[in-house]
Amino acid sequence: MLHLSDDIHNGSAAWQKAGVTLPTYDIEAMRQATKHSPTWVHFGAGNLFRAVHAPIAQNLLESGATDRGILVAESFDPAIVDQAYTPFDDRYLQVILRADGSMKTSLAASVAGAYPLGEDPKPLHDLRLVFRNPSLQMVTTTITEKGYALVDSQGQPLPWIAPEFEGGSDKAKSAIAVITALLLERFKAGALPLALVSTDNFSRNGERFGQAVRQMADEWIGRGLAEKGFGDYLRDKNKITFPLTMIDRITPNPDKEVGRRLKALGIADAEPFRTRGGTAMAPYANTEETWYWVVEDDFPAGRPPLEKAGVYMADKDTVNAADQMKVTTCLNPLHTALAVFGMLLGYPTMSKTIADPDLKALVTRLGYVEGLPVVEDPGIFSPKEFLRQVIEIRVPNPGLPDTPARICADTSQKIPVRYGITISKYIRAKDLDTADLEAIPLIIAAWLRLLIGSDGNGTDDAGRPVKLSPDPRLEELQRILVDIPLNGSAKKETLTTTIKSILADTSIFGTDLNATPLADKIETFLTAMCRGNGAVASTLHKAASAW
Ligand SMILES: NC(=O)c1ccc[n+]([C@@H]2O[C@H](COP(=O)([O-])OP(=O)(O)OC[C@H]3O[C@@H](n4cnc5c(N)ncnc54)[C@H](O)[C@@H]3O)[C@@H](O)[C@H]2O)c1
Ligand SMILES: O=P(O)(O)OC[C@@H](O)[C@@H](O)[C@H](O)[C@H](O)CO
Repeated sequence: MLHLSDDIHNGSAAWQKAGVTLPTYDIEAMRQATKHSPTWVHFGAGNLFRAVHAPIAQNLLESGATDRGILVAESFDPAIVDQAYTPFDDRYLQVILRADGSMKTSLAASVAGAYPLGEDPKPLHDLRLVFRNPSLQMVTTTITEKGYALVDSQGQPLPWIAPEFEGGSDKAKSAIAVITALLLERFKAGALPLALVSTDNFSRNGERFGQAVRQMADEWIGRGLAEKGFGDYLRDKNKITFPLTMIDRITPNPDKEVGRRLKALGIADAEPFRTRGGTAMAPYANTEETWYWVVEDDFPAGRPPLEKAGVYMADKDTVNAADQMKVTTCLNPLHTALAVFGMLLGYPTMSKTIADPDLKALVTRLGYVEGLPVVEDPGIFSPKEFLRQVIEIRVPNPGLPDTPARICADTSQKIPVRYGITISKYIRAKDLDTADLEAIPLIIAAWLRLLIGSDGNGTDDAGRPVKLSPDPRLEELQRILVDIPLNGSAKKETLTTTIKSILADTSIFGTDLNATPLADKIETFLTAMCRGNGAVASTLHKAASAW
């Protein structure tokens, strides 16, 4: 059986027989060069990093455009490194799943070192030295939307952030605090330049990343735990930048069936698992063929030649338009709509959700009718064609084992971006009427309907408990919704009072929906969806038939 830590330079025949493309660059030389003069550090060692960032570095190494790999750090779940990197010599298999059911598999070795930032202080110590090195050019992140939050909706520090505000860099544990502590190290090493590049899924991600880092630093400066010059350094655009980005590649959690197919090819390292910290990992990462990464070209310390690997380097406005197109109208809102209904209607995969004609009609309306009018054309690709590919090719890909449950994680955090921005654009636009929105209120009603239940279980359309994906607002929302009856006895007037506080929550919707025509529509749809088993499907069908 083949192992990822095999000597692949001298034993390639068996790998080739298994259909796995191997790196041809000298892995040891790459590691030495990266150790001596690192250019790229990534935070968040999860699956998207393995689907996009590490393959880009591998591509640049293969073409000779660089001789350096990536150093990857993990602060939230250091067990990812212990369980999914170290045992496999930091290598993994990148598996592209095509619609015809075939797989394209390559062994990726572009990770030059992995840093689990947990109890053991050594990895952080080593990373400090990396940040003191003038060669470092950029830090990328995939730490989820939640990873950037420092305060709650009242402006109070989150419980795990408060000790970091109080204690300064010595107490840094969260990704933002660790990155700020490492920037402090870089400041002390001569105020060296660096680009910090968020590649998480939300609009103006770089701006939010910058705000979070500066807020952390200001807390330290205010308490005398860092000098004032550090704050100036973080605000000096010749030194530190936070470019905007759009990143796109549908990357499901590692799938068991993919592991089984790899094993059948003779590959021993092919078992998916949950890490001790709960992340779904495997010695492989499965993803789709299509990918986009659009990056604002603002790198004060220089950068790897990313464009040579297919990355779009662009100005701020272009990136912002591309990102708004993807995350607020043409992909992620469709994903959430299908995933929420998928949970309610019992569809096991995303490709099965969009095979339902009513759900396809829902996302067609959501994308073309409600989304496209507020989209600004980024110029580098057509929003209409992007949308067509999402609806006709990418989500329906039967080879891609993506699940509604993955996409439903943290829905409360995603709604402001996925629907809130479109709602606010309708409210502001003179030539658009919020009252014309139909798909968005239907989806919000479906989300509330799904949450009715208790203890982390919602209720599906057959009246069965369904395990809900993790969400920081889940407990609080379920407490409000728990008494809504699902047997048809719910009265719209009572329900209106029950959900008023949720619809008023601007941290979820970006707007007080009670002040818009959407509240009445959400209440009407939700009342209809509570009329017994099958009421979700019939409400959806009735709406879809009218479009
Ligand atoms: N998977 C995709 O299809 C996809 C595509 C585009 C963008 N993204 C973005 O990438 C992010 C990660 O996706 P993934 O597929 O790697 O997920 P994953 O579950 O494989 O990994 C999640 C990563 O985020 C880290 N993380 C989770 N919560 C955190 C927190 N509170 N603070 C700091 N780090 C935290 C984890 O430790 C892990 O490194 C998504 O949230 C999204 O913003 C994902
Ligand atoms: O990654 P999240 O949790 O922000 O969102 C779930 C999916 O919608 C998302 O991962 C998409 O697959 C991705 O945005 C496609 O590029």
